[in-house]
Parts: sequence; C-alpha cells; structure tokens
Amino acid sequence: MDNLIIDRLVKKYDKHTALNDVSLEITPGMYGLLGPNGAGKTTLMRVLTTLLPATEGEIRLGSVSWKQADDVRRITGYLPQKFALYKHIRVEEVLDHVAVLKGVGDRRREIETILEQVNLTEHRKKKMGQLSGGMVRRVGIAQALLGDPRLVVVDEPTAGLDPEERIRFRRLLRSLGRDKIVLISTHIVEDIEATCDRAAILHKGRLVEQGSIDRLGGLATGKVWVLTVPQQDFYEVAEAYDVIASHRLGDRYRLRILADTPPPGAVCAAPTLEDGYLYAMRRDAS
Ligand SMILES: Nc1ncnc2c1ncn2[C@@H]1O[C@H](COP(=O)(O)OP(=O)(O)OP(=O)(O)O)[C@@H](O)[C@H]1O
Repeated sequence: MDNLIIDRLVKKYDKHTALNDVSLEITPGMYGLLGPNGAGKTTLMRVLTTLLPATEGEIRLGSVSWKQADDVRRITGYLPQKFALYKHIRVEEVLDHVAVLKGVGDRRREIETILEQVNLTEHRKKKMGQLSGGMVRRVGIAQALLGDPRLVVVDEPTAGLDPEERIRFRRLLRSLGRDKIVLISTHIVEDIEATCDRAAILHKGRLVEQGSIDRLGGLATGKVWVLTVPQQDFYEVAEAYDVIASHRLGDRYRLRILADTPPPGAVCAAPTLEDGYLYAMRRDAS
C-alpha cells in the first residue's frame, strides 16, 4: 500500500497563508491531524479532497497526483464537519444517491456491506430526520466509504455527539484503518488517542510535530508534574504555573502542571498525548 505524500504544500486565501510549507508522509492506517481552531486543518482536508486547489506544492498517492482532480475523487471519501442532509430522505436512499454519484458498480451489494459495517442495517428505512447525532455520523462514514476509497478524510468526527455516541463512533473509526489511509482532523486529543496510530500537529498553518502517538506524548517527558494543594492555594499556584488540568479531591486540588523544572512538592508524571500536544503548542508559541 502506498503512502500519501504531501510535499511543501502552501495554501493562501488572498494574503492570508492558511498552510505554510507543509510536508508530511502519511502511512496507511488511522492518522490524526491535531491543532487548535484556525490551525489549518479544515483547509488541509479541503485541499486533500480537491474542494480547494493548492497554491503551491504537490500531493501524491501512488500513481495518483493531485494535479488530476478527477483521479483523486475516485480514490477519496470525505465526511465533512457539517454533514447535513435532507431530513425526509431514508438512509438507504442517501447511500444509493451517493453511490450513483461515485459510479459504484453493484450498488445494492456494496450498500448492504457498508450498512453492516457501520451497524445501520436495521435503520436503513429510517428517514435522516429520525436519527440520533451518532447515527447521522455513521451514515456520513458510510457514504464516505462507498466506492472503496484509498483515502478517507474525516473532519471533527465526534463534534456534537454525546459521550456514549462518541465512544461508539471512535470504535467504528478504529475499525476502518486496516486497508486504507484514514485521516481524522480534530482539536479533541482523546479522539486521536482512541483511534489513531500516528498524528501530526498543526499550528498557525505550520507543521509543528509528527510521529507515533507514543512519540508525541513523549515530547513532554520530564515536563509533567502532579501537585496536590489545599483549596485556598489553588489560585496562587495557577498564577505561578501552567496548570493544564485540575481535579477536586474533597478540600484539596490535584493539579497537573507543565513545567521545565519541578514545582516544590510535585511528583513527575508519565505524559499523555494531550501533555505532548500542549507542550508542543507552548514551545511553538514561545
Ligand atoms: N475562505 C477563507 N478565506 C479567508 N481565510 C480563511 C478562509 N477559510 C479559512 N481561512 C483562515 O485560514 C486559517 C485556517 O482555517 P481552517 O478552517 O483551515 O482552520 P482549522 O484548523 O480547520 O480550524 P477550525 O477547527 O476552527 O475549523 C484561519 O485563520 C481562517 O480564518
């Protein structure tokens, strides 16, 4: 299986540079794209799905070049951030419609297989307006999978889902990456941690870091501290240090702190992906 090669990609909107010299090699499997609002994630996804042309740079997947948009569309599936459809259309009609647009050969068989895969077979006759948020996202994934794409692009996969739906949708995403490149863009670190093997971090249009989830978490090794303080000391500590999480334990707070040197009384903690992400963002901003 080929890697997706993104080579010195630049995307400008008039004078604003939304993607600035981004180079990435993305291996098959689940790949995360992390970054705060405005980092350029949606822009990158739109360029990858040919909705926007690149200003400079090249993208290739095997013999397919992004200079030939028609070829790219044949091998890509996309679940946009706002996947809204007519409320009166049935699930199977939505899929049939997309299958026609994608030129799928045996539509009936492929739709059946995909409905099974996303666990919607029993809801196939329901109208879109009758579905929960999680089910709508599953229809979104189903339509992205039609035509057996080599690259599937998913923007903000769990936005608007309740916690249970989120967990179920993550499990579904996890099952997709066996024979495809599945690119997931989000600012929710847990989505990436739960679904991806590797990830890249974007900030202000630039690539800040990339690598395995372990490597990205490891960026914060020796920089994460846990400190338990009485309630009344909370604000003082929060002013002096970069507190990235806090949990209340009775009348005390357990604080997670990002710092190069240990705060007095703090214990060093093993970093998570979120710690590595925050560390990389702070480092990039300074
Ligand atoms: N059509 C446009 N015209 C001008 N500037 C734009 C346009 N679309 C996006 N931008 C700008 O480009 C930058 C990147 O936006 P983009 O939507 O790609 O970021 P993002 O990481 O997806 O953020 P979000 O999670 O908020 O969607 C932002 O500064 C944004 O304001």
